[in-house]
Amino acid sequence: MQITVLGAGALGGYFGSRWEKAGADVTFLVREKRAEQLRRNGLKVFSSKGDYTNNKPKVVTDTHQIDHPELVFVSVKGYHLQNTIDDLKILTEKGAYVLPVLNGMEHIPVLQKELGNEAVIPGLSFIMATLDDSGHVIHSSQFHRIIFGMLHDSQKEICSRLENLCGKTDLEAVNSSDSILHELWKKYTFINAFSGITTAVDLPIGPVRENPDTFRIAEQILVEMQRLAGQYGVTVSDKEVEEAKKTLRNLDPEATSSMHQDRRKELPLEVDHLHGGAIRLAKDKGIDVPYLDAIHGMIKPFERI
Ligand SMILES: NC(=O)C1=CN([C@@H]2O[C@H](COP(=O)(O)OP(=O)(O)OC[C@H]3O[C@@H](n4cnc5c(N)ncnc54)[C@H](OP(=O)(O)O)[C@@H]3O)[C@@H](O)[C@H]2O)C=CC1
Ligand SMILES: CC(C)(CO)C(=O)C(=O)O
Repeated sequence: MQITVLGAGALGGYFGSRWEKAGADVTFLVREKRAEQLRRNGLKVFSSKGDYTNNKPKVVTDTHQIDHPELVFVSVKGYHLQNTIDDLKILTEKGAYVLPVLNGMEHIPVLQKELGNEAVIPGLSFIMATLDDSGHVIHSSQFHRIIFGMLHDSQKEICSRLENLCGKTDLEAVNSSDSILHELWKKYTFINAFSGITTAVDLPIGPVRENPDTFRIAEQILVEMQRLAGQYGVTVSDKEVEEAKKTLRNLDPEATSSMHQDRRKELPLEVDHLHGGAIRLAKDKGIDVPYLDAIHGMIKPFERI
């Protein structure tokens, strides 16, 4: 399968490498600085699931150099999405499907409007990964799960080919054709609580849950997000909210969100894309989300966009 990875950061580098190792033809579509780094250092993955090195990853900076794209894996941050639209238009005109794995929800309708509904296959991932100073991927979680699912019949074939490709890796991959919107909302619910609280207090999850008054804020965000999903026709059940709480309670005490890791590194944050997006969606439905409002206000100064 010809896969273009747009956004060779933590997720793009990780999943792109796994698919490449399994035999896919993977091209990293990157900007100049990252291209130089990848040409100089190659791309390595350090992971408890197995290290991987490609000394000469296939790197391009010009979309026109990509001839037969079948699938574009979009793994940029929310604040960079708009800059990718022109490239994505060129690639979809050449026949590619687009699989975004950004956290959040707002990018899905944006991509559907720009590229057409049939081009966009929603996806998400559960993994903890980051880039080191040399641009190599550090995978720090025991999980590396990717979920995707078709919204149109025409996407069925590419989704099952991707499922087969993932089957040749040890990724945990779910082709969730009948419930992908539910999966997206469930993750959005979890991430707004987890990234919100860890980023706001600048602490990993351990000290957050040692303080019930602090942990309660995360719990309340879960409930607000559950209500919001309901307004958009997706049921995140009470049991699923309890499972999200349980996950927060069971994570390694040092575990933290990618947003909090970015705050620690003084990198830009997806505050507007994640929490800001949920607040806009709530406003459109006329519902109050006071805990989201408060956490959004607290993390906004660290956004740096
Ligand atoms: N990291 C994690 O553990 C997880 C992240 N996520 C989500 O996945 C998404 C991606 O996160 P992550 O992989 O951490 O992000 P990273 O910041 O590590 O990677 C994003 C990459 O996108 C590149 N990029 C931005 N704009 C363009 C462009 N126009 N053309 C080509 N490349 C571009 C950046 O390159 P450049 O160097 O040029 O800026 C950067 O390398 C986010 O929405 C995040 O919330 C979800 C689950 C876990
Ligand atoms: C919660 C987690 C680590 C799961 O993948 C995540 O998506 C993030 O921190 O951005």
